[in-house]
Amino acid sequence: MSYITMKGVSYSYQTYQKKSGLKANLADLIKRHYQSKQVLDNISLSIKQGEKVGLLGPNGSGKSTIIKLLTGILQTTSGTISVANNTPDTNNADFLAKIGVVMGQKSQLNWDLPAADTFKILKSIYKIKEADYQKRLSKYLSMFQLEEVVYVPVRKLSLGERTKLEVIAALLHGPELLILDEPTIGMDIVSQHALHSFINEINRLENVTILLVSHQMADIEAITSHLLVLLDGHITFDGSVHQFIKKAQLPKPQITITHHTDQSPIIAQEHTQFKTDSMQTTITDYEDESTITLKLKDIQNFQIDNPSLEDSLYELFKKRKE
Ligand SMILES: Nc1ncnc2c1ncn2[C@@H]1O[C@H](COP(=O)(O)OP(=O)(O)OP(=O)(O)O)[C@@H](O)[C@H]1O
Repeated sequence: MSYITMKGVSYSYQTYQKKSGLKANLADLIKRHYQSKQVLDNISLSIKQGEKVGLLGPNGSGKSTIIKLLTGILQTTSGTISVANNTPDTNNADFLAKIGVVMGQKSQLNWDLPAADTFKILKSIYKIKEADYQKRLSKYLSMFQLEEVVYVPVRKLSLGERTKLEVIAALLHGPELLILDEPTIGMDIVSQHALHSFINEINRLENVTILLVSHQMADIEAITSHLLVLLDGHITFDGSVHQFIKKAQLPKPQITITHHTDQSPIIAQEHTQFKTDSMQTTITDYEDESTITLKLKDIQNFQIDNPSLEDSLYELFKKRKE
């Protein structure tokens, strides 16, 4: 059964066109000119409970707008949205209790207070039971190894520590859905890995549905299994990462063999083309039924370069700009 459903959703922003010059400013006071900009056009999608979904798209494609619609900050121009059997609404406390949001660019932790103090405020806002609060807090702090830094004012912490505490803040009330918008911006690779494992673990242990928006392919590849690609206000792809790479029809994986001598280690081949240059042989073309027989003793290294998610996205976004 679907946990998040968007049916025929469109969204347009209304922007006020301010002209320059005194005369135009005075005219604006009498009659304002608005322009409508359609950002989402007839979007339909479905996400199951417990899924880990990545939302990808170039800058300005409408990812944050989708998140604002799913959390009830914005209302659709047309179409319907259901999240956990609710129409998203920021005035509905029961709905808000079901979601947790982490915005990489915005903080819900008070800069001057230790995170422990903000957590107590959140406990009271969300009316979290003492036992649940203590259980979740100690579990999450220990998973991230943040037991000590939680008592240090947030402004003194590293970006990685702050982001991890932001994720804990979003999970303290036990949401069913965790939305992460660019969570790893500026984080080093060790902190990124810690965040990936934490999110995967929370999903595995508590079946929290994950919706991740990120330009970092490492985040998408480490966390998500279901990919949505947004382009020019439309969902242009809805499926697995593997299917997306396959659909992009990139060149075949390149196979390179490095050998100990100038002599190629290929002793037999069928339906294959290759070239040998000094101590390296590259398979330049092959079919599904191609075979090669290699003299293993002569091989120093055998490398297969598969097309990556990043390559596939680059091809898609590049075509759009052309
Ligand atoms: N409040 C607003 N008023 C008018 N236009 C807006 C408003 N907010 C966003 N837009 C426009 O809507 C489009 C989509 O913006 P949105 O922030 O959803 O994109 P995004 O995919 O999240 O981009 P990014 O990857 O850069 O964060 C952009 O062209 C943006 O200029």
